[in-house]
Amino acid sequence: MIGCARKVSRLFDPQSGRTVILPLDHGVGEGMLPGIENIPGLLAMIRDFSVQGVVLNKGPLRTCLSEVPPGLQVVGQLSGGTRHAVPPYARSLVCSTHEAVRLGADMVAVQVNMANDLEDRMLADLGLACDDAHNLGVPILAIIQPKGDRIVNEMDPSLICHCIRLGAELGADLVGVPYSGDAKSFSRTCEAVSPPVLITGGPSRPDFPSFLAMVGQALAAGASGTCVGRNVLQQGDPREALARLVEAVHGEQAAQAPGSGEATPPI
Ligand SMILES: O=C[C@H](O)COP(=O)(O)O
Repeated sequence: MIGCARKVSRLFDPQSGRTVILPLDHGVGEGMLPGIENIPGLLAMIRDFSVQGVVLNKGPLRTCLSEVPPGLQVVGQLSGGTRHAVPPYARSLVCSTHEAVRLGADMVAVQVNMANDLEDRMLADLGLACDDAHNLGVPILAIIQPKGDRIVNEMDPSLICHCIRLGAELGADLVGVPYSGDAKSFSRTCEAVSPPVLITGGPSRPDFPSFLAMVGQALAAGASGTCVGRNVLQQGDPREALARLVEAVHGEQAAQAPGSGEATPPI
């Protein structure tokens, strides 16, 4: 598994030791989501920033790979589900690890919504995808959140800690979860598991400064970076928002570093 660890390390900026991953995979779930319609345009925009990875579905993987800045890691999204599904938290495997790798992905991602009536299938999908990814020597990012009819508080710290632990227990190389806001339980869990923990964003919030403050608190509590899309790309000025997110994650000098996407030395 040392090969996977080396590939995971390419996702982290050598100076800050953190990562900014930009998901561009919303078209399956949301259709023509404002701010995320033009994937080639967004891939061109991120050349100017210290972004370490992008998440793409298999269609854009096939058609847009040549436009991904050199040095960026490409994460193939294996899960899909639309907001019109019944129930809307359903996710299925819609791409195999083999196909994502064949199309050029450096690693893969699976989404799991836990604590609901479809949990058994989504867990089975995650377990299978972890096995397939590791059989092919590629890392896997598990994006896990509590979501379902019986969930009272999706940010319940014990549920978020459970999501982190769940991803680690099933063998994910990276785990993405929402930040619970409870630094003590979050940091204890980050310390207890082997995979780096990334913060996911969710639907765009109106108050970007408070979103950035949340990211800062999560990083201070042990998060290793972000996997945030809508909260950046749906801001009035996405370039400015991305610059500020990069600054929050990597520090001021990296906020706007032309060509920095190409500077990450491959291992
Ligand atoms: O694959 C990851 C998700 O699409 C995250 O994106 P988001 O930050 O817009 O929730």
